Amino acid sequence: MQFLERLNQAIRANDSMLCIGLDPDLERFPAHLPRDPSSILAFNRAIIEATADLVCAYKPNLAFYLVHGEAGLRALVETRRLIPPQIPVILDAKAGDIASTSAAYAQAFFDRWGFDAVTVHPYLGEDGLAPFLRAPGRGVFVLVKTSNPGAGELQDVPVRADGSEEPLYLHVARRVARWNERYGSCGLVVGATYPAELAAVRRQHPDLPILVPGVGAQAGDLEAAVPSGLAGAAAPIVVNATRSVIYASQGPDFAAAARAAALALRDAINRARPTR
Ligand SMILES: O=C(O)c1cc(=O)[nH]c(=O)n1[C@@H]1O[C@H](COP(=O)(O)O)[C@@H](O)[C@H]1O
Repeated sequence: MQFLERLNQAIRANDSMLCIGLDPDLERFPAHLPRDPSSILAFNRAIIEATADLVCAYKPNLAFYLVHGEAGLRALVETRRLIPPQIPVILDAKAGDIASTSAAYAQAFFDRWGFDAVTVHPYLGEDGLAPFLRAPGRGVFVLVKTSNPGAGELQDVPVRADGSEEPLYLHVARRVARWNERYGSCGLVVGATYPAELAAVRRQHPDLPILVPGVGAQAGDLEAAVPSGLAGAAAPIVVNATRSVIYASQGPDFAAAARAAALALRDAINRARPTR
């Protein structure tokens, strides 16, 4: 089954376009857990068990596991196994290299570790992403307009293509749509911190799923982002929140607090949806 189909099934099953990021940061862990990589799995398990009926996806970020070396990688792999099979897991790796190297990444992320989708950057072009794009049944979310304050430094630079001028991020989105015609596995990444740009991307590309990070800790405007991402859309948005959910409390009640934060966010996303 195609990734988008599985994502849509999870959205329908939990009535949710919320994705929870799993970015373990020992400094922010509940006070009763040892500040040690051996706590990561117990922490993630508690968060997953408390929220699995409220999300359409989880998104672990590779960096937060790599920082702990072998113990971190073990925790990542075991975390992936903990997640119920009907919920897609997006590995946030922001990968992208020459084809032979991307092939090794794709094999690791998809075949060895069993992730359902990955985030990538587009800078090397189609041949660099092809090993991800052609992996059967997997999803590939390409960075288009990122959520960070300096996103525009490169992404807003005007480019001339086909006789007209547009910012680079719209050009990238157009290119991803073309790749999607060939491979059928693409999604876009647009930060909730840029709702006008999200609306512009969505107007051009009603059929592509869009991963929307940046609500919560990065203060993206949920009420603006959700309608921007869904107006006229035939494909979903996946709204990611990480720190605002998983670190909602540092007390022994952390999992219940994460559930409460996830529930509030899921419902806020649903209220902001233009059509149900
Ligand atoms: O690819 C991503 O997920 C991503 C793209 C982007 O433009 N901005 C962004 O914040 N992210 C990731 O989404 C997560 C956001 O975390 P919070 O800011 O804690 O919700 C982090 O893992 C980021 O690396």
